[in-house]
Amino acid sequence: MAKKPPPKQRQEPVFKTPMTFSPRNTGQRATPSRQELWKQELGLDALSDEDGHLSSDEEGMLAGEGGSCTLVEYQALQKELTERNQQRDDLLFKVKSLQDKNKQYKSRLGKEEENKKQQIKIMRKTHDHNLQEKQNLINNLQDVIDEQETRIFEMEAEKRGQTVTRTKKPSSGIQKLVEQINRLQVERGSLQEQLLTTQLNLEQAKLDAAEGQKFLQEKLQDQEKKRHQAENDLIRMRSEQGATDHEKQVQKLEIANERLQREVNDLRSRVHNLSLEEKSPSKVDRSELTKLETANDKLQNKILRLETELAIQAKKMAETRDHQQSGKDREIQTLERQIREKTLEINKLKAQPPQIVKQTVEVESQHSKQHLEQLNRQLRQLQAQLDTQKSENSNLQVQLGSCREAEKAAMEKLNSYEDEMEVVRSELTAEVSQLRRANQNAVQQAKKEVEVKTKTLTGKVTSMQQSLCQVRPLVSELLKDYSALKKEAHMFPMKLQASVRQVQREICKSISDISQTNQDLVRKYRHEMKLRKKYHNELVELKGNIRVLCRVRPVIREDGEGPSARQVVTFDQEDDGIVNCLHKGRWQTFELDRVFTQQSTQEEVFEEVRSLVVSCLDGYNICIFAYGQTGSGKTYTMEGPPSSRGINQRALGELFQIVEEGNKDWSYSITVNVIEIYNEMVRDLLGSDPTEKLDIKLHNEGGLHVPGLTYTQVDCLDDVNDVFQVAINNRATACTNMNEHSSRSHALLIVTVEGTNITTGAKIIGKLNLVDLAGSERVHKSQAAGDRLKEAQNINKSLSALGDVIHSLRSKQPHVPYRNSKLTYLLQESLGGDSKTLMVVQVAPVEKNVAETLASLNFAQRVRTVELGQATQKTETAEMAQLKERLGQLEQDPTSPYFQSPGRNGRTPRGTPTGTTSRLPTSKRRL
Ligand SMILES: Nc1ncnc2c1ncn2[C@@H]1O[C@H](COP(=O)(O)OP(=O)(O)OP(=O)(O)O)[C@@H](O)[C@H]1O
Repeated sequence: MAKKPPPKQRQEPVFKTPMTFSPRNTGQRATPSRQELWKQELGLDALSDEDGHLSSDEEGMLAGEGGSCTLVEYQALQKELTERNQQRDDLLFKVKSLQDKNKQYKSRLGKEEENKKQQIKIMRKTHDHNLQEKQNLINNLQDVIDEQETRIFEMEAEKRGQTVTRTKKPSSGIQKLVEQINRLQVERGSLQEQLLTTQLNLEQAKLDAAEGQKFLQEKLQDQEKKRHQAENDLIRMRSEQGATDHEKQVQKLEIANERLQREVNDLRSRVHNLSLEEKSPSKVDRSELTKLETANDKLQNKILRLETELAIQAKKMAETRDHQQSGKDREIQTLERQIREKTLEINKLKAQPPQIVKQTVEVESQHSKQHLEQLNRQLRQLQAQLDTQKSENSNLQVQLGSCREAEKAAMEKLNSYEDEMEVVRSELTAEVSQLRRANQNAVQQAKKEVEVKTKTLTGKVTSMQQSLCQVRPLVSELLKDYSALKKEAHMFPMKLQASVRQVQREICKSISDISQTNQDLVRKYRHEMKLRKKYHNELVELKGNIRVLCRVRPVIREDGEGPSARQVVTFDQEDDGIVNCLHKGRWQTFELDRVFTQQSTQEEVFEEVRSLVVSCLDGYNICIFAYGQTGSGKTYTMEGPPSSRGINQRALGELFQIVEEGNKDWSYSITVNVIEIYNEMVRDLLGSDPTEKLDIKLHNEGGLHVPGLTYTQVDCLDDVNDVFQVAINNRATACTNMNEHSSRSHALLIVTVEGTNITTGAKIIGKLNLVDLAGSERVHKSQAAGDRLKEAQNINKSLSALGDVIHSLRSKQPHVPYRNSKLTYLLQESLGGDSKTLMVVQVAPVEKNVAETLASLNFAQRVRTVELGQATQKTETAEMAQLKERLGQLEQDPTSPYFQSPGRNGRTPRGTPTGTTSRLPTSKRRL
C-alpha cells in the first residue's frame, strides 16, 4: 500500500494570466513556486520538483521560435495589445468613474428629492399649522368680539342708557390681548356656567311661581266658593234666623279663616323662599331679577287684590248684618206696634160690652140673646186669640231676647273674628310690606351687584374694545400676512412644481447625457472587447496557446438539498470569460477563454469548437478533452444524451456535412478509433476483444501508432452511431459497473480525416482527438483501497502525467514527459507543439464540490497559459503519397524488411497520422 504523503499546508493558489488583462485579477500576487502550486492544486504527489520562470521562458520562446517576421509581428501585436489594453483600462476606468458618478448623482438626486419632499412636507405642515393658529386666533377674536358686542348690547339694553365707567386701562400688545382674551374666555365660561345655573334656577322659580300662582288661583277660587257659600249660608241664616245656624255659620267662617291663615302662611313661606332666592344676586342675572320682580309684583298684586276682595267681603258681610239687624229691628217694632194696637183694641172692647147687651135684650129678646152669645163667643175667641197672641208675644219676646243674646254673642264673636282678621290682615300687610321691602332690598342689592358687574364688564368691554382697536390693525396686518402667505402657499406648489420640473429636466438631461456617454462607452468597450478577443485569439494562435473553456453544469438531483447544495458559482453578465467561485466567504474570480453557464446548450458549446473541429479537414491535429471531477458533466458535454448530443457526434456530423458540400476536387475518408485507457491499459473498444491490452509503439519514421488498433471507416452519422454502439457494448462487457467504470477510465474518440486531391493526388491528413477524461478527484483525499486504490492511483498517474506535460510545455522544458502515462503518450501528437488543443473544464456549481471546482478552475487557468507553438498542417504531395503507399505495401510484405504485423480486423490503416513528411506554416489559425 502506498504511503500516504504528509498533509501539505494548502495555500490559496492565485495565478496571473500574463497575456490578458483583467481588472479582477489586479492585485493578485505571483506565487514563488508554480510547480508546487501545480502539485497542490492537482493533488499530484508524483510531480517532479522542477522549477521554472515563465517570463524568461516566454522571452526564450519568442527569441527561439518563428522567423523574424513573426517576432516583429508578434511584438507589434503585443504593443498594440498593450496599448489597447491600456485604452480599454482607461475606458473601463472612465466607465466605472462615470457609473460611480451616475450612481452618486442618482443617489444625491434621490436624497435631494427626499429632502425636498421632507422640506415641502414640513413647510406645508408649518404653513397649515400657522394658518390654523391664525384662523383660530381670528375665530377666537371674532367670537370674543361677537360675545362682547352681544353683552354690551344686552347690558346697554338692560341698563337703558346707564353710564359706563371705564376703570381699566387697555393693555398694549398682542400678548396682553391674548391673555385678556383668555381671561375673558375663562370668565365667559364661568359666566356661561352661572347663566346656565341661573337659567335653571329661573326655570325652577318660574315653575315654582307658576305652581304658586296656580295654587293661589285655586285657593282664590276656593275662597270665592267659600265666600259664596258663606253668603248663601248667611242669607239662609237670615231667612231662618236660627241661632244654631248662626253658630254654624260662625264655625264655618272660623274654619275658612283658619284656612285663609294657613294659605297666608304658605304664601309667606313661599314669599320668604323667593326672597331668599332673590337674596343671592350674585347668581341672578338682571333679566332674571326683573322677571322675579315682575312675578313678585304680580303675587303682591294678587295678594292685594285678595285683601281688597276680603275687605269688600267683610264690608258686605257687615252691611248685610246691619241690614239684617235693621230689618229685624223693624220687624220687631212692627210686631210690637201690632201687639200694642191689639192690646188697645182689647182694652176698648173690655170697656164697651154691658150696656149694649141690656138694650138688645130689652128690644129684641131672643134674637138679641143669640147675637149676644155670638158676640160673647167672638169675645172669648178674641180673648183666646189674645191670650194666644199674648203667649206668642211673650214667646216671641223670649225668643227675641234669646235671639238678641245670640245675636249679641254672634256679633261679639264676629267682632272678635273681625278683630282677629284685622290683626291677621295687619300682620299680613306688615309681612307683605316687609317682604316687599326685603324684595326691594334684594332687588336693590341685585341691581347694585348687577351694576357693579355691569361696570366691571363695561370696563372690560371698554378695555377689550380699546384692545380690539389696538389689535385690529394687528389683525388686519395678520390677515394681510395670512393672505400673502396663502397666496405664497397657493403659489408654492406651482413654484415647486416648476423648480422640480426644471430640476427633473436637468436631471433627465444629465441622465440622458450620462446614459448616452455610457452607451457610447459601452459600445466602445464592447468594440474594444471584441478587438481584444480578436487580438487575443490571434495572439493565442500565434503562440499556440491551449484554449480553455469552462462549463458549469446545472444543479441536479444528485446534489441533494440543504446548505451543501447551495450554489457557489456565479457569472459575469458583461464578460463571458469570467467565472466566480465563493469559497470560505471569499469570491475568487477566474478568467478563461469562454465560460458556459448552466443555461448554455450543447449547440452553443459546439458552436465554440466548430471551427477547431473543422480545421482538422485542413490537416491539423486537434485535441479536445474534457476535464473535471466525477459528475461534473464531462460525458454530457462530450457525448451527451440521445436527445441532446454532445461534441463527439456533432463534430462528426459537421465533418460529414462539410465533406458533402465541400470542394469536389478533394475526396475524403474519415476513420474512427475508440480507445479506453483503464488502469494504464489501452483497450480497443471497436476490437473483437475489448479486454486485450494494446501497446503504443514508435513508428519507424518517428511517429506513434497502436498496433492492432481497429480503424473503422465512417461515411455517415448512422455509421457513427453503429460505431458508438459497438464501443458502448464492448465497454459494458469489459466491466461490471458501467457508471463507475466510465468515471475511472479515459475514453478517446480519434477521428482521422484523410483528404486526397483528385487532380494533383496531394494528401492532407487531420486528426481529431476527442477525450473524455476520468474524474479528477484527488486520490489522497478519498479513502480508497484495493482495486479502487489502484484505479485511483492510475487515474492520478495519468492526470499527473498530463499535468507534467502541460507544465513542461508551459515552462518550455526541453524534455516533455509524454511517456509517463498511456494517456499523454497516446495524445503526444495532439498535445505537442504542432497541434491545436482545447480543454473543456467541467465544474459542479454547489457548495460541497467547491474544493474540486476551485482545483479544476485553477488547473484550467494555468493550462490556458500553455503555449504549444504554432500548429501545422499535415499535407503531403502526390509523390510523397506514392512513396508512403509504397512503404505501406512494404510493411504489408512479409519478405520486406519493413514488414509489420497487420491489425486484427485485417484492415489496413488508410493513413497513418504519424506519416507527416512536411509541416507547412499556415498564415492564420481558425481558432
Ligand atoms: N449541461 C448539463 N445539462 C444537464 N444535465 C447535465 C449537464 N451536465 C451534466 N449533467 C448531468 O449531470 C450528471 C453527471 O454528468 P456526467 O455523467 O456527464 O458527468 P461526468 O463528469 O462525465 O461524470 P463521470 O466522471 O463520473 O463520468 C448526469 O446526470 C448528466 O445528465
